[in-house]
Parts: sequence; C-alpha cells; structure tokens
Amino acid sequence: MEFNTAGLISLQEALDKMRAYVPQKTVQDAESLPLATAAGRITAAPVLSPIFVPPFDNSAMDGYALRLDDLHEGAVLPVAGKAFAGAPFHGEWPAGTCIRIMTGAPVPAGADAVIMQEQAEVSDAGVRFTATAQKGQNIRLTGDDIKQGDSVLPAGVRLGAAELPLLASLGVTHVQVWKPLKVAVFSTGDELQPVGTPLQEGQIYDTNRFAVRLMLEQLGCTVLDLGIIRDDPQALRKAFEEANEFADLVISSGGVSVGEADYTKQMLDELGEIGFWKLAMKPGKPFAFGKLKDSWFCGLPGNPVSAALTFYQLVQPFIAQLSGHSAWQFPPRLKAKAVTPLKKSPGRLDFQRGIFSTNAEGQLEVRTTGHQGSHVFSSFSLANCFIVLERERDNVTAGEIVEIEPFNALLRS
Ligand SMILES: Nc1nc2c(c(=O)[nH]1)N[C@H]1C(S)=C(S)[C@@H](COP(=O)(O)OP(=O)(O)OC[C@H]3O[C@@H](n4cnc5c(N)ncnc54)[C@H](O)[C@@H]3O)O[C@H]1N2
Ligand code: MOO
Ligand SMILES: [Mg+2]
Repeated sequence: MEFNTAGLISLQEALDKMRAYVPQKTVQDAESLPLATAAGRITAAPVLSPIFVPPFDNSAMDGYALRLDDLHEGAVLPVAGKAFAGAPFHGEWPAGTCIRIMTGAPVPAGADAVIMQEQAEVSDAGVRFTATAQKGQNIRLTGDDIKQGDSVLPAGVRLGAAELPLLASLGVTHVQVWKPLKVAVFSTGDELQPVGTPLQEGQIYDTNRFAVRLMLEQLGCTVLDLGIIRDDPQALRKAFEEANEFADLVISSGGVSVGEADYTKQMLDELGEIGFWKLAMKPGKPFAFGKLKDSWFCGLPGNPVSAALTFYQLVQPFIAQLSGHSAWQFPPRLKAKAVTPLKKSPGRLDFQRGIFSTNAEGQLEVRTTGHQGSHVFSSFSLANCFIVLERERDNVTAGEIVEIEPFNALLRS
C-alpha cells in the first residue's frame, strides 16, 4: 500500500528551504589555529603564500652547473666547487669551469643550465659533456610552483592530508578556520535501550543516536549527547530546551510521524517554528525541519534506515552550509545497469541501497542489497551506493539503466 503523497514536498524543495535558513558567517565565527590542530576544520579565508616556492633557483638533477658560453665542442671544464642541497656554493667561479651540483642545491649565480651526470665524462682534467644543453635546462626557477602572495587555498575547504602538508611546505604556522558547529542529539522512544542493557519485552536497542553521533563527529561538529528521551511531552520539552540552550543545531530521532506517542512536531510547533514536515522521499517521509529559539532543528524519522538516510541527504548538506564548507558536494551521480530487478511504486523519490561495481566489459552495474525496509539496517552496511529512482517511476526490470549515487566518506570510511 502506498500513502497519499499529494501534499509532500520534494527533496529539492526541502534542501532549498533549509538553505534559505543559513546565515552569513561573521568574523566572530572564525578563529586562528596552529596547523597541527586544524585537521578537519574549514578555512574561513583564503590562505596566501608567505614565500615563493621554490624559494630559490635549484637543480632538478645531480650533475654539473655551467655557463652555456663555455660549452663548445670537445671542451673539458674543470670543477671549481660543489653545491649541495642545504650547502650552497659561494666561492670563486672562474670562466671555463663548472660546478658539481646535487638535486635541490641552489644553482650558483650565472649558471645557465645543469647537465645530468649521466651525460658527463669525468677525468683528472675536468668534465667533458656528451650532450648539449638548453638555457635553463634542469633548473627549477624561484616561484615556479607558487608566488609569494598567491592564494593557495580558497575559503570554504576542509583541511586534510592534501591541504595541510601544502601549508606546512609554505611555512604557514596558523590558519583561519570556522569554529565547529555545536550539535545536540537525542533519541526518542519508550522502547529504546542503550547498548549494554538487557532488553525487556517490547524493547529494542537505540541505533539512531549511534549513527547520528558518528556522522556528526566525522563532519567535525562538537556533539552534546542528551541520550534517550521517553515519549512524554514533559521530558521532551526539557530535552528540547536543554538542547536549544547548548546547540546551534538540534537533532532528534523518532516520534515525528502521526502516532499517539509522536510528539516531535508538536514540540517544534510549541517551542519554535516549523519550516516543513513530510517529504516525497523513501525512506524518510516524516522529517521535520524548523527553528527553535536559538537553534535550528531537524527531526529525523525513527526507522533507522530513514534516520540515517535523511541525515545523509538533508542534514549533511545543511551542516556543510552552516559550517562554511562551501566546497562540499555529494559524489556525482552515475549511470549503471541494474542487474537485479528493483521494486518501486510511484509517489516518492526512492533511495534504495545498492552495490555497484565494474563488469568485465568495463561498464558500471548495480545490484540491490536485498530487503529495502526502513528498519533493515543491514541494507546500508552491505551497500556502497544509493540507487536513486525518480518519484513517479515504478518497478525496474533487470537490464535497465538506473542512476546511482556512490556513498561518500560519511558512510564508507
Ligand atoms: N499512519 C502512518 N504511520 C506511519 C507513517 C505515516 O505516514 N502514516 N509513516 C511511516 C514512516 S514512513 C516512518 S519512517 C515512521 C516514522 O516514525 P516516527 O518518526 O514517528 O518514529 P517512531 O514511531 O518513534 O519509530 C518508528 C520505528 O522506528 C523505531 N525506532 C525509533 N527510534 C529508534 C532508534 N533510535 N533506534 C532504532 N530504532 C528506532 C521504532 O521502534 C519504530 O519501529 O512512521 C511510519 N508510520
Ligand atoms: O519514510 Mo519511512 O522512512 O519510509 O519508513
Ligand atoms: Mg511514530
């Protein structure tokens, strides 16, 4: 049976509405951190290079630095000195001689080229070259890679293993980054028990808080975990108020649908304002977004697959925007051949969990992880992508081309 989906907003409308709530960041939101503690943070301003890279002309080869004027047929050039990386040559360099030079060593003033030692014959008289040279050959020029004052990283990028070593290579000691977002999280449900507690009749373990907390930590947020809150309006009001007090963003799970113990939407209405509720998306139909007194609010549905999926598809981009992570984007969607049939009824954009791979012909293909119920979390742990099926389409037969969205590091680290 399918629900009546007429009044549901699309995922894109929901994302647009959430984006409209994102404020402009100000200088108070930024801080300066030493490089060693800035991993995972987002740049708040472009980083400019304080130096030229390389900082001086240097040799790309182990060989001999020379003046091209001295390089005539049959010439034998005595060695006038040596230049090492870290120990430049500073002596007299008479005409008609060359300098022994190692890779990375500063090129002595006046040298036109470096000839690699494989193209040199050394005797007591000096060095005879077996190849000619072009002006500038094997010399890495000052500022070849980066000029002093160049912007090497824009604002809005996350600092990781590709970015921080670059800044270290420039001698940058501190970097301007955005302060981490403070996020409060709680699960709601009388049936929920934390891991480590024996289950009584009708009880289950709390999956969602574990999933949400882990993803928040990966996104670089500072997390306040308020635990499991009973399906009781008083207890919920207290949790909402405490969360709002601490956090920029409050995330709950469960109680967001229409059952007699579902109070989330009512709380949001009483304590703040509802931005939207209910999406044409599967899983993840009941999802509440809005504003509390001092924070934003996202109410994830209780079913674990729905909670993880709505976090991934809606909350993750919202957090990226609130965190100033403007370079953030989902991995691009790809076309793949479905090698298993997929069940789908029209009405909601469907994010099924799939496993994609390259077949013997080099084409992408995708298979279902099996049972797609929103309580079946194993469908997530087996998968490496979403199979994205448009809102109004129905079943997919094996052999059809479908769209897939590979998981990013949040789900596949
Ligand atoms: N009459 C209708 N019923 C339901 C509708 C609907 O449109 N009309 N929508 C269904 C859909 S879709 C979803 S998704 C769920 C969402 O329910 P709630 O957000 O109200 O969540 P609960 O009722 O509290 O729980 C649902 C389900 O998930 C389990 N759960 C809850 N929290 C956790 C947790 N932290 N860890 C693991 N499992 C959790 C809970 O035990 C329930 O089984 O509503 C449908 N109903
Ligand atoms: O959206 Mo519910 O999340 O389909 O199970
Ligand atoms: Mg419910």
